[in-house]
Amino acid sequence: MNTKSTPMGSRSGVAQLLMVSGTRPEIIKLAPVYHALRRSSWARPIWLHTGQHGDMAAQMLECFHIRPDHMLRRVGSSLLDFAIGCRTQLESLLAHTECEVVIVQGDTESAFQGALGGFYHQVPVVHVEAGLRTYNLHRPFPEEALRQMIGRIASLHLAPTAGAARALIHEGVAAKDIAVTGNTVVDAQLWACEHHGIQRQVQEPGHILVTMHRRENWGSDVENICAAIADIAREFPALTVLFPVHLNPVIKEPVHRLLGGLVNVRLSLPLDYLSMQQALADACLVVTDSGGLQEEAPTFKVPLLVLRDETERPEVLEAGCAKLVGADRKSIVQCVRHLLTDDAAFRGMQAAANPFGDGTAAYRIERRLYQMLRPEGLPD
Ligand SMILES: CC(=O)N[C@@H]1[C@@H](OP(=O)(O)OP(=O)(O)OC[C@H]2O[C@@H](n3ccc(=O)[nH]c3=O)[C@H](O)[C@@H]2O)O[C@H](CO)[C@@H](O)[C@@H]1O
Repeated sequence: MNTKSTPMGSRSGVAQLLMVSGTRPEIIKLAPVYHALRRSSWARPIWLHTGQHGDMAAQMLECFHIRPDHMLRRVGSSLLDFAIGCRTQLESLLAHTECEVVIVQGDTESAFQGALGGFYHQVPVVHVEAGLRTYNLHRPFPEEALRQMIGRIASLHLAPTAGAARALIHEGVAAKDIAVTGNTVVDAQLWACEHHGIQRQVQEPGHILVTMHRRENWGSDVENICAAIADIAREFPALTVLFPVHLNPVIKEPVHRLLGGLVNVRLSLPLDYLSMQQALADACLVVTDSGGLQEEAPTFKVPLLVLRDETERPEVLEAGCAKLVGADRKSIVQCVRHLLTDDAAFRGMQAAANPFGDGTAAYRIERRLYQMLRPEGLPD
């Protein structure tokens, strides 16, 4: 236990919780937890942004009304330089910051560095979205390894689904250190729907929404996927393909080269969060390698084709609202054609309910943290 942060006598007062974010999805998924903690009387969340993502992160912080207490400076452009710079800056910050836990989310380098920092300072690590697994260390790379390593050093594992909790139990994590909370991504969506009026605004059929950024698809797979999207755009000229393109040049260059000239393909910059939710609500189909979009599409009952060979989110497959199509040009085209021309198949893939949560995950997390940090309750 961190003695500088938890002096005897202060444990019944307001708890300081350090929340570490670095990328777009981490901000989206931690924002509901941050606000739930801020609303509580017992906790003070301290938000630290590692700088892993720049502009895309700034957009999300603004959207969710988060002003970071600490902003680290991103060093270098490689993951290695970033990791070293992040760890070094975290080290001095943790030496001077009082906190009772370090909260990290998911499977990014930022989450791993935050967890390591907490671990070395003997501050308990809380892992949000714990227990997602493919058990293939190379897919997704490096995220599968990062989340498994975070899982080894975390003290509290907040699993989004019962399946994720089972994976943790199977790995030897004690049941008392796991809570099934649902995924906070659904909380964020419901907030967007309620406070920003996100709902379907177009008549049938809507556009095909495409995103792609995962490292496993870099190289020839990106080219194959683009070729498939081009085939689909030519075969269905009345349909629009909306493709917000990731800023990484490894993606941006081939996407613009292979799809830039097609009239019914709209290539855009990454969308801000609310525009992305609107784009999801208005879609007829989502084709993506994103983890977050697999969790979000079912909220709007939009069928999903996953550009991966495996998913750490088997719940979308079990619920019948997604299919794995990998990066093979032919099978992507065949699957899209099937869904666009067979009404029964399309309707069969519209989710009955989102298998990842009901919008109460952040509340459950706040309650579980209270139980962990203030087991005797607060003084009257
Ligand atoms: C291996 C893996 O699956 N890892 C995941 C990974 O993230 P990801 O694959 O989900 O990453 P992205 O696709 O970048 O983000 C998605 C979010 O961004 C929104 N979005 C997207 C495009 C855009 O133009 N505008 C937007 O607003 C979108 O609606 C959604 O909410 O890291 C997370 C953090 O640790 C993990 O939780 C998660 O397991």
